[in-house]
Amino acid sequence: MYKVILAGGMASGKSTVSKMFEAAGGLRFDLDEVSRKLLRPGCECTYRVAEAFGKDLLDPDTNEINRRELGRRAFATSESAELLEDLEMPFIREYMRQFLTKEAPVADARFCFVEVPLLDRVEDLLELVDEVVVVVAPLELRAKRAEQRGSSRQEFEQRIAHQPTDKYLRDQADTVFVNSGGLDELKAQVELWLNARFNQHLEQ
Ligand SMILES: CC(C)(COP(=O)(O)OP(=O)(O)OC[C@H]1O[C@@H](n2cnc3c(N)ncnc32)[C@H](O)[C@@H]1O)[C@@H](O)C(=O)NCCC(=O)NCCS
Ligand SMILES: Nc1ncnc2c1ncn2[C@@H]1O[C@H](COP(=O)(O)OP(=O)(O)OP(=O)(O)O)[C@@H](O)[C@H]1O
Repeated sequence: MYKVILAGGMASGKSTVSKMFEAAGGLRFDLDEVSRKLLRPGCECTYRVAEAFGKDLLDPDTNEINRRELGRRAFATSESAELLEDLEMPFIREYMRQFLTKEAPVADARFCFVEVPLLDRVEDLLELVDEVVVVVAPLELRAKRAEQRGSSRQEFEQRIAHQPTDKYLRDQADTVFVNSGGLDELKAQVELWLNARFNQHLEQ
């Protein structure tokens, strides 16, 4: 199984590339999705996070955690952002390792990829993959795309302050997709990549 890490900062275009990879037969594993699973009602991590950031974050009827408010509290200072990561990252890393070493090798797919927002936190796991692909785009454009998707400028700034820079991502990358134009331009880069690796084309 050919294993890929797909990395990029907030609103760079990872999920957009992911959809194209999936359409071409790639098996996806998304670390943001793992963090959503970790914070489901009744999970150990949810309980620990509520202990640390306030039990009022839990809905008294459903035990659902208020993610938006948690995000506000967590990204308010560097210390609180680090605290949230300390609670979630060990689980996230373990799920990623498990996927790459146990699930991916026996999966029925052309290739597999892990969508990673914070590449520096899993740097030691890069040895488990064949290729690192990163998606980059100018910061202003990303801020605009994030805003169109419902994040405020402040939320964008607070999150990217804790994310690796594009320089770091480019230094780690085997392949860089530059998402500074339209979707067709991004698609053309993905097409070239698929073609070179698997002699594969995206369906029109
Ligand atoms: C704080 C939480 C609850 C906010 O949830 P919400 O649904 O509002 O946002 P979502 O998860 O969709 O993320 C929005 C954007 O923030 C980015 N982001 C998430 N966590 C972090 C972080 N610790 N540092 C920087 N950026 C982050 C995401 O990659 C994405 O670009 C959630 O992001 C979370 O649990 N984060 C901590 C887990 C983590 O570090 N995940 C990254 C996986 S490597
Ligand atoms: N080339 C493009 N042209 C126009 N819109 C785009 C382009 N690429 C991505 N977008 C839009 O920008 C937003 C962010 O893209 P996407 O969700 O793929 O980024 P992401 O890196 O997965 O973000 P996050 O990790 O923050 O969830 C989405 O609404 C997406 O539809």
